[in-house]
Amino acid sequence: MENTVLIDRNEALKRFRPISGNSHKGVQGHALIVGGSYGKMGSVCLSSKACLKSGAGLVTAYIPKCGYEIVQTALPEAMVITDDYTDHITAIGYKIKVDAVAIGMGLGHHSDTQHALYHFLKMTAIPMVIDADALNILSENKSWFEMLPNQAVLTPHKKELERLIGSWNSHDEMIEKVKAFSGDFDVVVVVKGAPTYSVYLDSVFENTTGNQALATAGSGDVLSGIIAGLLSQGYAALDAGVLGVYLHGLTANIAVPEIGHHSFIASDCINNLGKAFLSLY
Ligand SMILES: NC(=O)C1=CN([C@@H]2O[C@H](COP(=O)(O)OP(=O)(O)OC[C@H]3O[C@@H](n4cnc5c(N)ncnc54)[C@H](OP(=O)(O)O)[C@@H]3O)[C@@H](O)[C@H]2O)[C@@H](O)CC1
Ligand SMILES: Nc1ncnc2c1ncn2[C@@H]1O[C@H](COP(=O)(O)OP(=O)(O)O)[C@@H](O)[C@H]1O
Ligand SMILES: [Mg+2]
Repeated sequence: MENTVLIDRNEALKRFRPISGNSHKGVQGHALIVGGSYGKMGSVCLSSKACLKSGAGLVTAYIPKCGYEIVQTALPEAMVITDDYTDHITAIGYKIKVDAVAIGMGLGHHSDTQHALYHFLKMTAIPMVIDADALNILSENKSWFEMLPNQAVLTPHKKELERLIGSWNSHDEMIEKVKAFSGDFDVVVVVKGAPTYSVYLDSVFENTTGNQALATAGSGDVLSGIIAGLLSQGYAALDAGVLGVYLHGLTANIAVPEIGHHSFIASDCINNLGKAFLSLY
């Protein structure tokens, strides 16, 4: 499509910033990962770990009580704040200062959780990744789009996108609808698929990394954590989206010669993030 920028290594390099030698965790950014519900706590573990492995200095997971031991055990590097309720999130309150948020992974769509998302969006204007069930809740409450923070990064797969903007008849029509949505609400839309397109206003960026190994549970949860990690370090929303998608895809390109398409799982995506970052030096 005309005016689409292909995101290859050169384009990724234009956006990538190495970490300076005198950095410390306090300046690397604090990311909050909000998600999880009974049976879906793995999504928060994956997202939080990917966020830490993308350079965030601190990561706190905001989760329902049932996930406390799960997240603390799976990921000792992360801190945890629990909701008052056991199985799902009912209010999103915290006293810490955070630099970026990723919200929605495994969240579910209980009416209490919808209420919590409403108040969170109303009160929160920091860099934000909105994924999975947070997108689905927004789709059920389209008047809430107005509350989206400027330059929030939305990461829908095609079904989630259809719930947000309605259906399309061709690829070009989909892109035009996404551009219009981005302009209406000043958001970056990462349309996940093969390939993934990142859209902001009239600009479209087509990713060149990734393969079918990523067609596995939780790989999108990993992507939202990577983007939140970059946002927490001060990357601009579009750069975080474009670079995050590039690195996420690259993990699969790196891993597949050794592990193959069938056996790659979302944790392998995380395990290869280090090599993906190193390829940019
Ligand atoms: N370990 C954990 O804790 C995990 C927790 N997870 C959490 O689970 C929650 C539900 O997330 P979800 O994406 O599975 O549900 P949902 O939005 O209804 O989509 C399902 C339907 O949409 C379609 N579809 C899906 N992908 C598509 C694509 N790429 N391209 C096109 N279509 C696609 C497909 O529909 P079909 O094509 O069959 O019509 C499919 O049936 C969410 O909170 C997530 O974070 C998961 O991340 C897994 C690991
Ligand atoms: N065939 C494929 N080729 C390239 N990337 C893919 C392919 N299938 C899935 N992906 C990527 O994997 C991720 C899947 O995200 P998502 O559907 O949200 O998964 P989940 O909700 O299980 O975490 C997206 O980044 C998508 O682009
Ligand atoms: Mg998903």
